[in-house]
This record gives sequence, structure tokens and C-alpha cells, in this order.
Amino acid sequence: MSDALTIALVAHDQKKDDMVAFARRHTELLSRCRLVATGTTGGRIAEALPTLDLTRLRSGPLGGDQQIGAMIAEGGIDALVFFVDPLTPMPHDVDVKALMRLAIVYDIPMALNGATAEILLNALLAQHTEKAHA
Ligand SMILES: O=C(CO)COP(=O)(O)O
Repeated sequence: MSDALTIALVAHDQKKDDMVAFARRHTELLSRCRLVATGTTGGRIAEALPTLDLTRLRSGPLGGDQQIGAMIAEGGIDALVFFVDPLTPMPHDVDVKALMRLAIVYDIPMALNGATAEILLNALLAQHTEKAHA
């Protein structure tokens, strides 16, 4: 799995069920990737899909978003799926913004809602399959 893609998965509390459902729908592709996730999101995904290769970082409000941002800056993340809750104020809003900002700075494919995440994952799958057959 040395050339496996590394995908970061993050979801705010109101979006965690959606993230688990998303991961379930895409278990086939995700099982061929390395996954990193913020703490609680990662816990929920690992509980539902224990066979995935998933590294849990700190919880978002305790630095998990920043850890993923640092990984992006170091070239360690190929795509970010971040299910954002736009209706709830967050104490770590600055961290959320900083993570999105770094994904933009480093031009990392970033999906912030379910519809875009579906398109992103399908595109990654097509790209990766193409590469594997090149
Ligand atoms: O708060 C988050 C992203 O900003 C997500 O963190 P958790 O996955 O630990 O809930």
C-alpha cells in the first residue's frame, strides 16, 4: 500500500452520522487508502468499519484540525473530506478556518459537504485506477 492515497476525514458532531454513512458507502475505495481522522470522527468510523487503516488524531477542538493542517503542509494528505456544520457556533472556529485555508494554499482536493464528497471520491477512484493501469 506504499502508493496508497492518504485521505483525511473530519466531521462536526451534527454531521458524524453522515460521515459514517459516507464511509460505509465507500468502504471499498477507503480500504485501499490510508485514512487519518480527528479523534471523535475517527472513533465513530473505526467503530463502524474496524478493518479500515485509520489513524486517529486529537479531537478537533483539542488540536486535531491543526494536526491535519500540519500534515497538509508537509505534503502528507491527498484529499480532505470535511463535513462541516454551518449551523452551530464552534469554540475552535479559528482551527476550522485554518485547516480549510491550508487545504486551499496547498491546493488539496477538499469536499465540505456530502454532494461534493461523492464527486471527489469517485474522481479519486477513477484517477487511481487509471494510474494503476498506466
Ligand atoms: O471538531 C472537529 C473538526 O473541526 C472534529 O473533531 P472530532 O472528530 O474530534 O469531533
